[in-house]
Amino acid sequence: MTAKLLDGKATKDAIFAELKPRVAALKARGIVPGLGTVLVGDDRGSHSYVRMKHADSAKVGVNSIRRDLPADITQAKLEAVIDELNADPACHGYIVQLPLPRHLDAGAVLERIDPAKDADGLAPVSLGKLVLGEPGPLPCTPYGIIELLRRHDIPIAGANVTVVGRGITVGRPLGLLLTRRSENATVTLCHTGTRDLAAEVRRADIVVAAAGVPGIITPDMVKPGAAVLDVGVSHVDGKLTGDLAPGVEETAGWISPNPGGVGPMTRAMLVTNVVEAAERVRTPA
Ligand SMILES: Nc1nc(=O)c2c([nH]1)NC[C@@H]1CN(c3ccc(C(=O)N[C@@H](CCC(=O)O)C(=O)O)cc3)C=[N+]21
Repeated sequence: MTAKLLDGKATKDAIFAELKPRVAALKARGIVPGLGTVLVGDDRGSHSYVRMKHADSAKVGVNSIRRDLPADITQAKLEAVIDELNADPACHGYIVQLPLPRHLDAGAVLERIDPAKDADGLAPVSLGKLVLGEPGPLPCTPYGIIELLRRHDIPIAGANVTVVGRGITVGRPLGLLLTRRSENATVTLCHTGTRDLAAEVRRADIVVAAAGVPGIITPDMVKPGAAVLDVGVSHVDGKLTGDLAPGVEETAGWISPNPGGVGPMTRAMLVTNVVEAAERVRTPA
């Protein structure tokens, strides 16, 4: 078997095409959705991600608000920028690009984001709403994974899903999303303490590999026909490397490649969160 492609790039383009008329409708009401980014320091990867996010915004007609800050900025000055974006009516949602330099308290920064403007869905209030099942912005990568499956008609309800990795941006919130009544998956969340990873992966109809360990998912672990999504990001000899070992595409029924899979979907859901935040703005009748 050769796996069919879960094409994140094409799916992102489809989502953008759906967002465009919604942005136009907002503009007719005098609202231009604005996406803010806060970037600290000069990490090359972070710069490139932020650049892609602003290019996406431009494509959909969303305004960009960009705050690039020096690597040695103080916590107080960074928090002043957060307060400024919280107060700026042109900014409907924003993200603080992670990771932050080590001298900064990322937790305190995330807690300071106005929950109504949390485009990442990673602030404590948003994660709390996810646990409670209350409406709120959804974490972009897990949200993107679900949209990617849904738009390829891969059944989620009743499926056995094995998630490898319990990180705050992917594994942990993905487990919460998939076990909502609206998704109804049975989730196994694996991590470094998992005794028999191969056995857990082998039972899965859907495997989400988000460990950040190159090649951790090998072909023998995958149930024939399963959907396997590669979310791992590692750099081996300067090259972006995912969590799938070569050959998985021979066993799997569906593969989301990396790059070209969940990465573009993460960006599509970020813009979606901002458009949705702008749609919640009340205008006088
Ligand atoms: N507050 C915050 N929110 C984030 O969402 C966030 C973050 N911090 N820090 C870093 C990670 C990483 N991340 C990616 C998003 C898109 C691609 C993406 O679109 N990649 C393309 C191109 C990859 C390439 O060629 O470099 C692809 O997969 O095809 C990758 C990585 C968001 N992150």
